[in-house]
This record gives sequence, C-alpha cells and structure tokens, in this order.
Amino acid sequence: MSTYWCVVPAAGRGSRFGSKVPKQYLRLGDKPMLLHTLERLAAHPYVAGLMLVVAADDTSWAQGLFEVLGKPLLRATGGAERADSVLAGLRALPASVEAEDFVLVHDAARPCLRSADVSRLIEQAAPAGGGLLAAPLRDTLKLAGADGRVAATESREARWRALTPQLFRRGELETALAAAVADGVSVSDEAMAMERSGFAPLLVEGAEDNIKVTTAADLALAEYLLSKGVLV
Ligand SMILES: Nc1ccn([C@@H]2O[C@H](COP(=O)(O)OP(=O)(O)OP(=O)(O)O)[C@@H](O)[C@H]2O)c(=O)n1
Ligand SMILES: C[C@](O)(CO)[C@H](O)COP(=O)(O)O
Repeated sequence: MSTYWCVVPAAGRGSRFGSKVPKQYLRLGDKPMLLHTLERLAAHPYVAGLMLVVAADDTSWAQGLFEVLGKPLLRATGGAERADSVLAGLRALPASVEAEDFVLVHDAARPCLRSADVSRLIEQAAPAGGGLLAAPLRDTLKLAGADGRVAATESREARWRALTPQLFRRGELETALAAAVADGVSVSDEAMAMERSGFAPLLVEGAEDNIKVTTAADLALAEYLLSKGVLV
C-alpha cells in the first residue's frame, strides 16, 4: 500500500481569532488543537510521515516533537503567507519523497478531519492526478454591498467550498506554488496554484464538519465534535 507524507501548515498567527497564543496551540478538550490534527493524520494508515511547518519564532511544545503515534515528524520554518509555509514544507520533505510522489497538505486549524475522508481523497484524487476535499454549497449565496445590504443573490450551482487535505504530486505542487509566489499572486489553497499552472484538480466531497477553526465560535464547535467521538 502506498503511503504519503503530509505537510501541515501551522505557522499562522490566528489574527482573526484574536487569542494571545496562535489558535493552533489553544486547548481543545484534553490537548492542543495542533496535536488533535497531527494525531488524526498520523493515525491514518495511508500517512507515512508529517512535515510540520511552524513560525520562525515558535517556542511551543511542538519544537520537541519528533514523532506522532509512531510516524516521523519533521519540521520546517513557515513564511508570511500560508503558500510560503506550504512551499517551505514541501522543500523540506525527505529526498525519499520523489517529485512524482503524491503529498497531502492539511491545515493545522482543521482538527475535525475524518479518516474516511482521507481515504476517499487519496483513492479518488491520486488516479486523477490530484485533487482536494471540498463541500458543495447548500445555502443560498448572497453578495454583500458596501452598505451592508444584499447587492445580489449569487448562483450556488456547481459552487463548492475548498477544504483540506489536498493531494498533489510533490514536484508539480512545488513548481506551481513557487510560480505563484514569484508572480506575487496570493493563492489561498494548493489547488489554486495548480489551477494557475493549468491543472484541473478533482473535487472529492468531504464532511461538512471538517471545519477550519478561524473564530472562537469555531473552537467551541470543534471541541463539541471531537468530544462526541463521531469523526471517523
Ligand atoms: N503564514 C501562514 C499563515 C497560515 N498558516 C497556516 O495555514 C492554516 C490556515 O490558515 P488560517 O486559518 O488563515 O490561519 P491563520 O493565518 O493563523 O489565521 P488568520 O488568517 O486569522 O491570521 C493554519 O493552520 C495556519 O497556521 C501558515 O502555516 N502560515
Ligand atoms: C486552504 C483552505 O483551508 C481551503 O479552504 C483555506 O483557503 C485557508 O484559508 P486561510 O485564509 O489561510 O485560512
């Protein structure tokens, strides 16, 4: 069975959350959010190892982590933007990870990841050359005007919310991200970089509860979901 390294961008400051410590280090139940995320990834049989990308001034417990649930954990230093951090993580992967090997990228801020979603992503997106977990929009979509009122109702037809993990070949993703960074284009996920390079990633439906913890309300929801033991 093929196994895949996972780059985990965890070098953000959590400015929208507004906590004293970056949100990925906040406790969720019995352990920090980041450790929930790392353990859920490491527990998956398809995951070979973890490349944790932390801020240059990170002095957290994560500096002393060298393995999670028996899977190796390496570390790289992140950059100003998420794309810079992901690129740094890709470049720091072991030489044994060939350019044509697939790698996963998963946000540290998404601790509610389901094992079944990782399996589905890999099994469907690898044969397709790469792809991402995503969730189809199910609410009516409104465009806000400057006055805070509805400017328009946008079609939700064929609109999906990008999640993570995302799965691409190491070499292709490194090239695509480096090109976006060099062009000064802000790419908010790996798929966008790949799209810029002319590749059409496969959309693989993932669970709506694979939430990205951005605000305090998200943290409470993530804690509830993790406490229920339903994320399989
Ligand atoms: N320069 C950055 C920015 C973000 N991230 C990571 O990318 C993931 C998703 O980013 P986001 O939720 O936006 O986290 P923050 O950038 O920390 O949040 P904010 O935008 O509110 O500051 C997080 O795990 C975050 O740690 C990163 O590794 N490097
Ligand atoms: C990668 C991502 O989680 C997909 O939805 C999202 O783009 C990250 O955005 P952020 O602003 O860096 O949280």
